[in-house]
Amino acid sequence: KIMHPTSVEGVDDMIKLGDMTEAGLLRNLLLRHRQGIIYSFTGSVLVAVNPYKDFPLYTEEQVRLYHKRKLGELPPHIFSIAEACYFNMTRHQTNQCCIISGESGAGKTESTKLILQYLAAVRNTSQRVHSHYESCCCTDEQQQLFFSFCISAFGNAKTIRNDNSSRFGKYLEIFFNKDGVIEGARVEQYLLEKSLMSDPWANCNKCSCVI
Ligand SMILES: Nc1ncnc2c1ncn2[C@@H]1O[C@H](COP(=O)(O)OP(=O)(O)OP(=O)(O)O)[C@@H](O)[C@H]1O
Repeated sequence: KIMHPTSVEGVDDMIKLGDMTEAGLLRNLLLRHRQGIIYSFTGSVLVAVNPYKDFPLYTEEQVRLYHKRKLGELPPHIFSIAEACYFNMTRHQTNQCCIISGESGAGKTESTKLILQYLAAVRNTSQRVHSHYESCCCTDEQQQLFFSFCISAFGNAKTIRNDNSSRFGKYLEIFFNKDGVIEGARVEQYLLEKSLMSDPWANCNKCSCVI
């Protein structure tokens, strides 16, 4: 069968693929990954391929670029998802939910941090966190980073698949004030299952003990 032209060149939104099969989707992701493009859309769903190396994709300039731009207006990016959530929340004054899923090592924790980075940076980053944090001199972004470190320190461990693997799922709530500035956060753990703790992938590298 002759390959559909969209599968030869690759598309940024996989809804446009003429060959909408698993092989077609994987080929598209592979083509883009080879070009150093790690993000693709499937409609309003963002597919991220872990590059396992740093790309200069998450600068302040990128934050400014994606701010106030509709989903699909610019190339696929984790910031476009964060912007869509932020825009819908401020515009409609309703809670937004973002689900990040994937196998161990896929990049869920990193993606969560990038969304938090965007949400903190999209407002004036030099703005100090107010109310009960008034005595703190950290910016939203610094507090968010510190928060990520604390969570990792308690809930992560090295596994064969991922040096910094989360040992439980997290339901993270970010609270904003009426001006769209982050006021606080709450994290709830879930999926603290036996299967996660006794997963053979979770055996430590040096001996066979279960982490
Ligand atoms: N966007 C990215 N750019 C560069 N490297 C990345 C990116 N996303 C993930 N990585 C790399 O992949 C590693 C694993 O990612 P991460 O810890 O986010 O996976 P995870 O899906 O949360 O895994 P687990 O389910 O085991 O906790 C990171 O430590 C980082 O080195």
